[in-house]
Amino acid sequence: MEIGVEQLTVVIDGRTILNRVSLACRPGTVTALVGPSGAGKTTLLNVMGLLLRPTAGRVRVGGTDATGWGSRQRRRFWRDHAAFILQDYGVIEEESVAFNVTMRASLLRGRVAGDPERLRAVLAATGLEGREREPAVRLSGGEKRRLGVARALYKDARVIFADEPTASLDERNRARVIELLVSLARQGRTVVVATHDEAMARAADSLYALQRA
Ligand SMILES: Nc1ncnc2c1ncn2[C@@H]1O[C@H](COP(=O)(O)OP(=O)(O)OP(=O)(O)O)[C@@H](O)[C@H]1O
Repeated sequence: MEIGVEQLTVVIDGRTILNRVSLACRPGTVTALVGPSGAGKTTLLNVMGLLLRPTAGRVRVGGTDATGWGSRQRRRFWRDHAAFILQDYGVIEEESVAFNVTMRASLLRGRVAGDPERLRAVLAATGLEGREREPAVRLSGGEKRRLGVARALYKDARVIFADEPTASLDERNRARVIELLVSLARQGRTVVVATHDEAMARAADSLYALQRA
């Protein structure tokens, strides 16, 4: 599923954060959004994930103009097609690792649900094996980040939006997360990453450099 923006402008409180940005993120590739702190990487990622409405310009999802989508259409996109790895982790701290990974199924049932085999596989892939029952609050920052990656892997989404997915990780886990994101792209998914990490940027198929406005 291709995610594209055309002539995208975002103005917040009278300040232009993004000015006529156009880019297309294609299935089967990793696109890295790079640039200095405050350049608007997170803002662009949020607009592409339909979390934030642009001031002007268009957002395209799979060739359809999604700029004017209402909450029903956006919710359907988030539910069925998108996975987010967020900078503030986006975990429910009082719930277990297993609950957080299988979030959707577990929220629906009010207890840990989903496919245990798949859960084990994604925890192994993210170095969280054996941690299923631990409350997320007990994880370190880097472990929470990997939990976010595990959740995105578990969801099997067509589009993955990742905001600084390798921040606060040690070398080994950083390499592991980069490899996982690249392999998700190789499976035909669209991966969009906002990053300061040079190794992450080098692993991407295309780079989009933002400047501070
Ligand atoms: N909701 C908001 N209200 C006011 N200003 C905002 C808001 N969201 C973003 N900004 C401003 O927009 C600019 C870009 O922020 P953004 O987080 O997108 O940058 P970034 O490139 O991701 O930065 P970093 O690398 O530090 O995460 C910043 O100057 C920020 O202060």
